Amino acid sequence: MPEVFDVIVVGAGPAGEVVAGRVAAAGLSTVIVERELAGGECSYWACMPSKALLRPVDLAGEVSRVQGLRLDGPIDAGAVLAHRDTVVSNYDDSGQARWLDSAKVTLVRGAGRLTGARSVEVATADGGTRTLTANHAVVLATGSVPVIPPVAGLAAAQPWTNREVTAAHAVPDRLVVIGGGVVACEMAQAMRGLGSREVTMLVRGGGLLDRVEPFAGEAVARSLTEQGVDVRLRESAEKVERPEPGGAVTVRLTSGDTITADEILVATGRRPAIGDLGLASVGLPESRPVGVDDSMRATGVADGWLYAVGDVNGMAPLTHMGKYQARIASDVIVARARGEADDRPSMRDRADGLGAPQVIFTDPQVCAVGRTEAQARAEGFDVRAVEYEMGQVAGGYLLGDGYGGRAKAVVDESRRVLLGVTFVAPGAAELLHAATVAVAAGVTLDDLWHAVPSYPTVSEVWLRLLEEYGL
Ligand SMILES: Cc1cc2nc3c(=O)[nH]c(=O)nc-3n(C[C@H](O)[C@H](O)[C@H](O)COP(=O)(O)OP(=O)(O)OC[C@H]3O[C@@H](n4cnc5c(N)ncnc54)[C@H](O)[C@@H]3O)c2cc1C
Ligand SMILES: NC(=O)c1ccc[n+]([C@@H]2O[C@H](COP(=O)([O-])OP(=O)(O)OC[C@H]3O[C@@H](n4cnc5c(N)ncnc54)[C@H](O)[C@@H]3O)[C@@H](O)[C@H]2O)c1
Repeated sequence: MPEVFDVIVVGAGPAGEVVAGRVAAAGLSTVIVERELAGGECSYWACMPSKALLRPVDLAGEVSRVQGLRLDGPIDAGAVLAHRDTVVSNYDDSGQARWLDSAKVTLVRGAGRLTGARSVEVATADGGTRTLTANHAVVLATGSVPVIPPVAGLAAAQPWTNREVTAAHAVPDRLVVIGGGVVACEMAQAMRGLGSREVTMLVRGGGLLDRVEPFAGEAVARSLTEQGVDVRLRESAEKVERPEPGGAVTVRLTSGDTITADEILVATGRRPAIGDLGLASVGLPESRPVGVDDSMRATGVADGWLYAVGDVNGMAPLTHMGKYQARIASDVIVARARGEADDRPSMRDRADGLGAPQVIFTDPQVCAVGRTEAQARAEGFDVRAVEYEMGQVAGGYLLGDGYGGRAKAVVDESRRVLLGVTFVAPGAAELLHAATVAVAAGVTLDDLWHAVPSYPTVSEVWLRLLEEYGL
C-alpha cells in the first residue's frame, strides 16, 4: 500500500531540509528521503569541513601581517582535523534526524526514485521497498556529484574528490590537484597551510577561478605561489598510474613532465545528481539538470506537481542559493495547496538572475555578487567599471603590514545602479552582503552616496569606489 503525504522531498541536504521544515511548519504532512546522511554534502563533505580546515590557515595569514604577533610554530594539523570531526558531528546525523522529527518531518532512509506522477519508490537500506505518494508536490533536492575527467588511469587510481580531501585523516606530504576552480584553490591552500610539503595544481586554462573577475584569480594564484603551491597553468594530466592501492601516484603531464605524489585530488566541477532518479518516468530527459521556472516548478511536467531546488537544478551550486530556492518552492507549494495567491514578490526567484553572491575562502578571500564586467558587457548593458586598491583605505592599513586587495564595481550607466561588485582581500567575506543588498535592491549610486561608512573600517572602500566613479 502506498504511504500518502502532502509533500515528498527527495534528498536531505540543506535545500531539501529547508523545504521539508517550511512546508511541515505550514501544516502539510511531509516526508524526506535520504540515502546517506541527513544534512547532505554541505554539512559533511563540502562547506562545513572545508571551512573548518581553512579557518586556521586564514588566521595564520592574518597573524603574520600584524606587528608584535607571531605564530608559535606550525599549525597543529592533528588538532585541526580533530576539530573538523567535531564540525561534521563525527559523520553522525542523529542531530539532524532529531531536528527533522521535532519539525514533524518523517525521515525515510533509502534511495528515492520517481516512478510516475506524484509517486516515489524508496529502496531502503534493509533491501526493502516503500512506495510514497504525494497529494500536492514532490521536490527533488538530490544535490550534485563530482565529475571525474576521462584521463587514462585516473579513475583506477582512486583519486580524492571533495569527500576524501575534506575528510582526510592526515595531511598528504605531496598532493597533486587537477583543476583551477573553487574546490581546487580552497583545498590546495588548506593542505599546504596544514603542512603538505608539495602541492601542485594542474590548471588547463590560463588562470584560476574563471567565473569571477580576472584580477581575483590572479591574486589567488600569486598568494598560492607565495605560500609554496606550484600553480601550473595550461597544464593537464595525460596519464595517471598508481600500481599499489594507497601507494604513490605518478602523473604524466601534457608538457612531458612527470609528478609523483601521495594523493591526487580531482576538483573539476560537479554535475546534478540525477542518475537513477527515474526522470524518464515523468517525461524528463536524464542527461541534464532538472529545469525549473521562477517558482522552482520543473518545466515540462504536466499538472505542475514536481519541483527541483539546489544543485540538482543546475542554476547556482551554492548552499545559500539552494536554501533561497527552497524557501520559494515551499511557500508556493503551501499557497497552491491552500488555494491562495502564489505570486507574492517573495515567491519568485529574482536572485539567480542577478548573479549569485559567493565567497571563496582563500587568502585573499574572493567575494563577488552580480555580474562581472565581461558578463555585463556581453549582455549588452551600458557598462562603466571602477576599481580601488583596498590597502589604501585607512581601515585596511590598520589590519596589518602588507594588507592589500582590490575592489571593483560594475555600474549600469543607464540607471546608475550596481550590476556587480567584487572584493578581493583578506577577511573581506563580511563586506559582501552590503554589496548584495545594493545589487538586489537596485540602490542608485546617488542613494549609496548617503550610506556613510564608518572610519576607520575597510567599508570605506565603498566611498572610494563612488569617488572613483565621480561623485
Ligand atoms: C568542497 C566543497 C566546498 C563547498 N563550499 C561551499 C561554501 O563554502 N559555500 C556554499 O554556499 N557552497 C559550498 N559548496 C557547494 C555546496 O556544498 C552545495 O551547493 C550544496 O551542498 C547543495 O545543497 P543541496 O541540498 O542541493 O545538495 P546536497 O548538499 O548535495 O544534498 C543532497 C542530498 O541528497 C541525497 N540524495 C541524492 N540522491 C538521492 C536519492 N536518489 N534518494 C535519496 N537521497 C538522495 C544525498 O545523499 C545528499 O544528502 C561547496 C561544495 C564543495 C564540493
Ligand atoms: N566557497 C564556496 O562557495 C565554494 C567552495 C567550493 C565549492 N563550491 C561550489 O562547488 C562547485 C564545484 O566546485 P569545483 O571547484 O569542483 O568546480 P568549478 O567549476 O569551480 O571548477 C572546475 C575547474 O576544473 C577545471 N576543469 C573542468 N574540467 C576539466 C578537465 N577535464 N580537466 C582539467 N580541468 C578541468 C575547470 O577549468 C575549472 O578550473 C562550484 O561551482 C562552487 O559553486 C563553492
